[in-house]
Order: sequence, then C-alpha cells, then structure tokens
Amino acid sequence: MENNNAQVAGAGGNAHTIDPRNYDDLLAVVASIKEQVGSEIAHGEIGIICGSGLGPIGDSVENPTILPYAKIPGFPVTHVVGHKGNLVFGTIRGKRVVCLQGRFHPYEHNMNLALCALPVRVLHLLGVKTLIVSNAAGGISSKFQYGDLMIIKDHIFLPALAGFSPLVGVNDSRFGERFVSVHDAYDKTYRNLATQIAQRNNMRLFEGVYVMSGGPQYESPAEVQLFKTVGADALGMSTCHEVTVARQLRNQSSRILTHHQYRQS
Ligand SMILES: O=P(O)(O)O[C@H]1O[C@H](CO)[C@@H](O)[C@H]1O
Ligand SMILES: Nc1nc2[nH]cnc2c(=O)[nH]1
Repeated sequence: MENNNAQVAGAGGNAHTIDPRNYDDLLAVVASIKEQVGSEIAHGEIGIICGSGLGPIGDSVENPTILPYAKIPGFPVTHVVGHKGNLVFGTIRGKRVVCLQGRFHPYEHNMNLALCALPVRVLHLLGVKTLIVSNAAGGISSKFQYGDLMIIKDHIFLPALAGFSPLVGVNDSRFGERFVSVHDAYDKTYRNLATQIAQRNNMRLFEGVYVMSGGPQYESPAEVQLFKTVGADALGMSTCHEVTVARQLRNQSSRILTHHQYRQS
C-alpha cells in the first residue's frame, strides 16, 4: 500500500507513516499542527483552497500565522507553479479562516487522490464547516471571455469514473458513509449569495459544470468538443477530489462553496 501513504517529513522528521484514510493518523496530524501554532489559532470556521495563481487570497488573511507544509506530518510537497505550500491561519473580515496556499494535484502524486484530498479532512478536524474551493481552468462554453469567473454548480469527475476516487479503499466510518451522494455538492445558498454579490458589483459571473481530467496534459480539440457535447463548461485538473471528500464529511455539517476562476483555453 506504499502508494496510499505519505512519509512524515519535517515536524521532527520521524519515520512514522501517515495514511490519509486513517482517522487516527489524521488526528495525529492535527495534534502536530495545534502544537506548532497553538489550539486557538489552529481553529478555523472557513477553509479556503487557493487554485493556481490564487495564492494572493492567502496573502489577504489578516493577522496571519503561517505553517509551511514541510512542517506538517503527512503533507506532501506541492511543485506546481503558483502553489506556495503554506497553511495560513487568521481572519478575513472577522471570520476565522484556514487557507491552503497550494493544493495537491493527483498528477503530481501518482494519482493518489486520497493523499491529495488529505488537507480537506485535516481542515474538518480543525473545525472548518464551510469550504471555499478555487481553481484556474480552461473554458469550454462559448459564452465565456478570457478571465471570466464561473461558480461551479456540478462536476464531471473523470478520474473517479475510471476508478480513481479518493474514497476507494478502506472506509473509516468516522469520516462518513461508504456511499456518498454528490447530488448537491455545490451549496445552492452560497452559490446564490455569490451571484447576488456579483450583481451588486456589476461583475460578470457564470454558473457551470466543471470537468476534472487527470492531466497533466491539456486537452486536444477533439476532447474539448467531447466535453462540450456532454454539457461541460470548464476544464481543470483539480477540485473534484477535494469536494467529494468534503461531501463525505457532510454529516459532520460541512458546507461547500466553490469559487472558480476561469480562463479561456
Ligand atoms: O486547479 P488548479 O490548482 O487551479 O490548477 C490548474 O492549473 C494547472 C494547469 O495550468 C492544473 O493543475 C490545473 O488544475
Ligand atoms: N484540464 C485543464 N486544466 C486547466 N487548467 C488551466 N487551464 C486548463 C485547461 O485548459 N485544461
């Protein structure tokens, strides 16, 4: 099971292995975070995952406490440009946030989706109830202009359809059910709120369907046409594994808003 585990790096550099599917292992990760930044600072209400080029969201956190991923047991390294690799604790407009300044893409980690979604379970164990997920994606819909924003209303999780789901393997029921519904994965209340805010600010904002491919290669014109035919609006290589894991935690009252930054390919 070498592919499912992450060697502990940093945080004392001991040789223990963290299994992203094991609840007790993740409690140990959370204990290490709390020990390093303090329990009060480590507590968050809102989790934010910064997509490519969206790291500045983390820079906008007020009174920040920054913990590099290299100091967190079980966290792999992120190599992708625009993903700094920091956990940022603090506040935004008075709300306690924990910001992942850098995400893990399955194509960087041998399609180990459970490992790539590990931070979402960690955020949950730190108290996060609302998750905001952002990404940079390629546009499929002909309505879009370069740089438009799209709120995800639904997804096509291609790797999972081919057996690469973060929920494959042993299910620790403390994370949630074996069979997870993703019918309303993207919270309607928050989507409506984002739409209202965009209207108030005269911003162009669309809702649409996001396709996650395995990457790292971009799509051929024929593949883009295929996804267009099945109703997809934007294409990326992330997000769905995180949202699926978060949705398994729904019984622990997780809520999700996906804020999606989009660029036309
Ligand atoms: O989804 P995020 O992390 O924004 O990154 C997107 O940008 C990279 C490609 O340019 C891919 O990793 C794609 O998924
Ligand atoms: N799959 C995919 N991911 C992206 N991330 C940013 N642009 C793109 C794109 O065109 N396709």
